[in-house]
Amino acid sequence: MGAFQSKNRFPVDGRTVIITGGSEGMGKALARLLAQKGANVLIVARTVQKLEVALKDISAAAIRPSSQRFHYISADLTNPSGPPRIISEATAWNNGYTPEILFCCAGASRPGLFIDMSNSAIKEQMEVNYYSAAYMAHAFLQPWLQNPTTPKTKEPKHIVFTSSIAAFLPIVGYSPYSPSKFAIRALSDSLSQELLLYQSICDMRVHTVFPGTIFSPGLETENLTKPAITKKLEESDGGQTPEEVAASSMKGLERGEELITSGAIGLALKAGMLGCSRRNGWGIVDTVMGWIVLIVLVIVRRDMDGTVRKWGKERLGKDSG
Ligand SMILES: NC(=O)C1=CN([C@@H]2O[C@H](COP(=O)(O)OP(=O)(O)OC[C@H]3O[C@@H](n4cnc5c(N)ncnc54)[C@H](OP(=O)(O)O)[C@@H]3O)[C@@H](O)[C@H]2O)C=CC1
Ligand SMILES: CCCCCCCCCCCCCCCC(=O)[C@@H](N)CO
Repeated sequence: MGAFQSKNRFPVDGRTVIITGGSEGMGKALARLLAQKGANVLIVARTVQKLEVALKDISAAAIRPSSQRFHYISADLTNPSGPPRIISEATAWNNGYTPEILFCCAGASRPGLFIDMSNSAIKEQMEVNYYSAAYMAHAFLQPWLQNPTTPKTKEPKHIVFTSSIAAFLPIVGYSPYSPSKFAIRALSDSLSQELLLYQSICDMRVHTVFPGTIFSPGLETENLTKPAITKKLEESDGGQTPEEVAASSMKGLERGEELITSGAIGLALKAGMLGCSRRNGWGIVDTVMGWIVLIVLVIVRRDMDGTVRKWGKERLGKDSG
C-alpha cells in the first residue's frame, strides 16, 4: 500500500451512481461491483420484475448494508421523456442531489444482413443504443452545472457510455448495430472536449467502454437471429462474463482512462482506431501499439473478406445467412 499505489481516479464510496440497463448483463454486474465498493446504486430498465430481482441481488453485495441505498426506476430510454422524469425521481430519492455518476449500459443488438432489414429495424438500433445514451447524458449535464455542489464536491462527475469493439471493425451482420456504437464513441469524443468549457465551474468527465462478446441474456437473444457468417467472423473473440467486463471497466476508470477496453482484442483494435481521441497517459504505448496493429489489420481484413467472399460463393442462393 502507499507510495507506489496510483491514485484512484474514480472513487465511488459514499457516492450515488445511476446505471441504465442495470437489471441484466454487464449493467447488473457493474451495479453489484459498485455496491461492493460502497456506492448507492440506482438502476434503470423497462421490466419491473427484472428490476426487482436485480435490486435484491445488488443490495446483497453492499459493504455497508445499513447505510448504502438502492433503488430502481422503470423507463423506456428510447423515449426522450424518460430521462427528465428519471432525474427528478432520482434527485428526490438522493436527498435533493442529482446522482454524480451515470453509467449508460442499456442497449441491444439485433443482427441481420442489411439488405434484409426493415427501415424500422435500422432506426430501432440507433434508438436503443445511441439515443438511449445521448438523451440520458443530455438530461444530466444541466442539473450538474446548475448544482455543482454535492457532499462529494471535490470529486469529478462522470458519464460512462458503453460502446462495443464492433465500433472498431466491420463485421457482416452488424450493419445497423455498429453505427449506433460508432455514434456513441463520437459523442464521447466531442463531449470530452465540450465539457472542458465548464471545468472551472464543475469538473465533468466522459468515458466509453468497448467490450467484446459478453455472455449475457442479451447475447442469448441476439444469437437467436444472428446470421451464421456473423458467428463465424466473431468466433476468434473468446468472450467474457459480465463480471469480467465490469471489473476491467472499473480498473480502467480507476486508472483515469477515457476510452476503455476489457480484453486484448479490444485493446489492440482501439490502438488502431484512436485518431484524435484521448490516449492513456502520454499516449506512447497506444501510439506504438497502433503502428503495429495497423500493419496486422491489413492481414486481418484480407482474411475476413476472404471468409465472407467464400461464404457467399458457396451458400448464396441456398442460405444467404
Ligand atoms: N452482449 C454483448 O456481446 C455485448 C454487449 N455490448 C453492449 O453492452 C451493453 C450491455 O449489454 P448486455 O450485458 O448484453 O446487456 P443485456 O442485453 O443482457 O441487458 C440489457 C439491459 O438494458 C435494458 N434495456 C434494454 N433496452 C432498454 C430500453 N429501451 N430502455 C431501458 N432499458 C433498456 C434491459 O432491461 P429491459 O429489457 O427490462 O429494459 C437490461 O437491463 C449494451 O449496451 C450492449 O449493446 C457491447 C459489446 C458486446
Ligand atoms: C490485432 C487485432 C486482431 C483482430 C481480430 C478480429 C476479431 C474480430 C472479433 C469481433 C468480435 C465482435 C464482438 C462484438 C460484440 C457485440 O457488440 C455484439 N455481441 C453485440 O451485442
